[in-house]
Amino acid sequence: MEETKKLSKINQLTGTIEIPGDKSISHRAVMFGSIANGKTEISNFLMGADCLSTVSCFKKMGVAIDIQEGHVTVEGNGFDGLKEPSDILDVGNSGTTTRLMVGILAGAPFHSCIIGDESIAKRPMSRVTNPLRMMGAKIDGREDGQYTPLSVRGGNLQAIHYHSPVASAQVKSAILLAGLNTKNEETTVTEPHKSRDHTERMLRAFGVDVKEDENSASIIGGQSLQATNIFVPGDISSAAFFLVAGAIVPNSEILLKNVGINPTRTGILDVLEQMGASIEITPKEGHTFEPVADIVIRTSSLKGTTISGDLIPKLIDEIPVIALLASQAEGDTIIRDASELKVKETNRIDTVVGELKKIGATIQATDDGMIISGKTKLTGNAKVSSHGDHRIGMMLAIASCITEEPIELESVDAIDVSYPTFFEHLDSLAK
Ligand SMILES: O=C(O)C1=C[C@@H](OP(=O)(O)O)[C@@H](O)[C@H](O)C1
Ligand SMILES: C=C(OP(=O)(O)O)C(=O)O
Repeated sequence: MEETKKLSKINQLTGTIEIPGDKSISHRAVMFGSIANGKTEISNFLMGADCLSTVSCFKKMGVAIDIQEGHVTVEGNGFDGLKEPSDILDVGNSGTTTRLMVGILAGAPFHSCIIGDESIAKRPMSRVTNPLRMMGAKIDGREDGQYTPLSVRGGNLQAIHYHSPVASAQVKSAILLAGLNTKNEETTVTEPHKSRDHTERMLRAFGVDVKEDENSASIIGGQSLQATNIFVPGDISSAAFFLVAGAIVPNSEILLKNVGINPTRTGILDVLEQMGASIEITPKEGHTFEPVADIVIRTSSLKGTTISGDLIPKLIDEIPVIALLASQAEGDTIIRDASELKVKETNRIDTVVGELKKIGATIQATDDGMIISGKTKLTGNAKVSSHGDHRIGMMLAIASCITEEPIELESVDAIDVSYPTFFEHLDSLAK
């Protein structure tokens, strides 16, 4: 059922929240645990709908996966332990599940069929199906494999040296995972800008040798994964909503605990600093392959900035909430080189601009981004919608904290995709 929620201004946000587990890392922990030998224990797993889709797909391939509120046990039997699914693999709303799983299935000697929701059906899959076909996988799908439903018959693969036209960790990961199923050959992926490197880091934790250069990553085929225990740090993409809330709601101070600060993900912190936000980052010891910090954010006076180039992949999912932040900064904020936004859960250039305009922001779409002029009083008194996109839903919920009049947010349930406890956390901070 699509829910609507009425949301009103909040005078102050104070307190501490523990940010739920990282979505990218949670997906990978289940997938890699499923193709490893032995028992992988995952703690602080994100119980969001997207990660649960990954769990359900791998269960359909015969992997024993047990979930107890945030603690997941995966009993892997190696790559060869995966079984031909007798049912369709339903990825729900999750692009990460679709693309990484196709990379794994490309090397699996059986047939499988992948479907997802209406949004997944619009997202480009040729960015992974093309290179995987070049490696020898038999993949078909709607419009010649451009879109779901996809059908995959995996098998013997050959290595490639692939120059990806887009900076995408999903593309890079799919090819590296397929590369594991070549015979002692080296597969390399090079991208125009470095994308998040969770796959490279986690494969190493599973005992695989992965080489990383500035904008490329390589793997030698034939290596197997050995089970390990994974602690999933808090998701900086989820933290971003409260970082922005703390900066724009008056008299606020929020402590965000255990946030992952992998340098390929920290663009939001760079932007907050560039804009003059009052932020303190305290790195924590004792975390293995993904760095973690506690972060304090306070109400800030902000100035506009320019966001482009290498910075874009480091904050791609945070752009909706950065647009809101920019509406509360003096001057113009220009976001460029971000046309990838058009192929996310929604066209996020259109949905961000359309919804923020409804509540009084001065914002205009460009071909590859947007321009926001501030500082603007947000009016509210409008019906807005997530359009089924979790990040748009949370951005609008944070906007409602500072609108003069209440707003009605439609399709609020989309938020469960990545942050099921979002409103609990917001309520706990509201004074
Ligand atoms: O690899 C991942 O876990 C992700 C990579 C990014 O997508 P692209 O690879 O399409 O840039 C990001 O937007 C998505 O939320 C998660
Ligand atoms: C784009 C996103 O995820 P995915 O590609 O996995 O659907 C996101 O979480 O913002």
